[in-house]
Amino acid sequence: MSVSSLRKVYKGSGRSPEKVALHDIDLTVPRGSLFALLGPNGAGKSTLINILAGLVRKTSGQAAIWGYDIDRDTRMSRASIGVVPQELNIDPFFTPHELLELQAGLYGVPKRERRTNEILESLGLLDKADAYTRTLSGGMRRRLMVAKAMVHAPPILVLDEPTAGVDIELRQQLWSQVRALNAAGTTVLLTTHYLEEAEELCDTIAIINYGRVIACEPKEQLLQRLDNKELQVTVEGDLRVTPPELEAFAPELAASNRLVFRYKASESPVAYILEALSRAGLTVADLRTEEADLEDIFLQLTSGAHATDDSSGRGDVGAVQG
Ligand SMILES: Nc1ncnc2c1ncn2[C@@H]1O[C@H](COP(=O)(O)OP(=O)(O)OP(=O)(O)O)[C@@H](O)[C@H]1O
Repeated sequence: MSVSSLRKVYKGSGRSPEKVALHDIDLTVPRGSLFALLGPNGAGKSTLINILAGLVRKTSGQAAIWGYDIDRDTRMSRASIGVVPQELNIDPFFTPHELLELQAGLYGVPKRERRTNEILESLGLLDKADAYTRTLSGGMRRRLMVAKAMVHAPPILVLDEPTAGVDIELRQQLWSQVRALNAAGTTVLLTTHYLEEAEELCDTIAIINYGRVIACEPKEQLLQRLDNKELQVTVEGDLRVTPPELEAFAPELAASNRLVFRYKASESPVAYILEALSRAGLTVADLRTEEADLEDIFLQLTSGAHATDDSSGRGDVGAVQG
């Protein structure tokens, strides 16, 4: 799936000014990936996926799904994508089986090609196939939404904030279903404002902020961008000043028995630090290292963007949770 120079301007009305939700963005979601579109509220994530889903009209630029241009090959591009919206809008008086059959009908899937039971099974819902939807738990309803998006066997599944407001246990459950769908060959694009979700679940991460893509790369590569590491050393006894043997490493004396060394991971100085500690006659009681995580990267990439680019007052970077 790819977009290029994709722009969306929402027209102003009354006293609200027009809003540029996407500033000519370029983005490619590789086939087979489990891709996170990460960004704070108001960043433009829903706008982007609603354009792909055919629910919002782009202002300019191109978008292609599974290689099909959304303007020229509308039918094929729609057939190639399944979208799971944020809201749980399921008719409570149908059973899961009936709902999937109805949805398949809407997509024109011939009866003999329908895979209703197979889909219900893959999402752990087969034993609820004939239960009224109103009797299903919140987690089951979420999975039913995913099942609905799969009836026309789209190669790409898009999930808009799949775990917003979902409890931790349910989140884990949903993650493993999404992983399984991806392992079975479905390309998955999900939007999230949970850093943890992108870090745990996805192999590729794009960060979007104020309608601009500010990073897009494999997760490991993104995490390596910040080369910073930290070594915290707790020593036996009390220190009043940094011993001269350690000065070259410029540690912070964080407590009377704790030194914090900050260094570039690529420089691997730990052996030298330990040697210097021993030369200084210090006995190490405890050691801990910390690496930069996605939150550090996110903050580094988004810092400064706030004042210059937002006219809506939304999109608070602080809304991102680690
Ligand atoms: N129909 C609309 N009319 C005017 N402005 C809109 C409309 N929909 C969205 N916007 C604005 O466009 C910007 C991007 O919104 P969008 O919903 O795409 O962000 P998001 O990243 O999906 O955020 P959220 O997580 O809150 O859904 C926001 O500033 C939003 O206020």
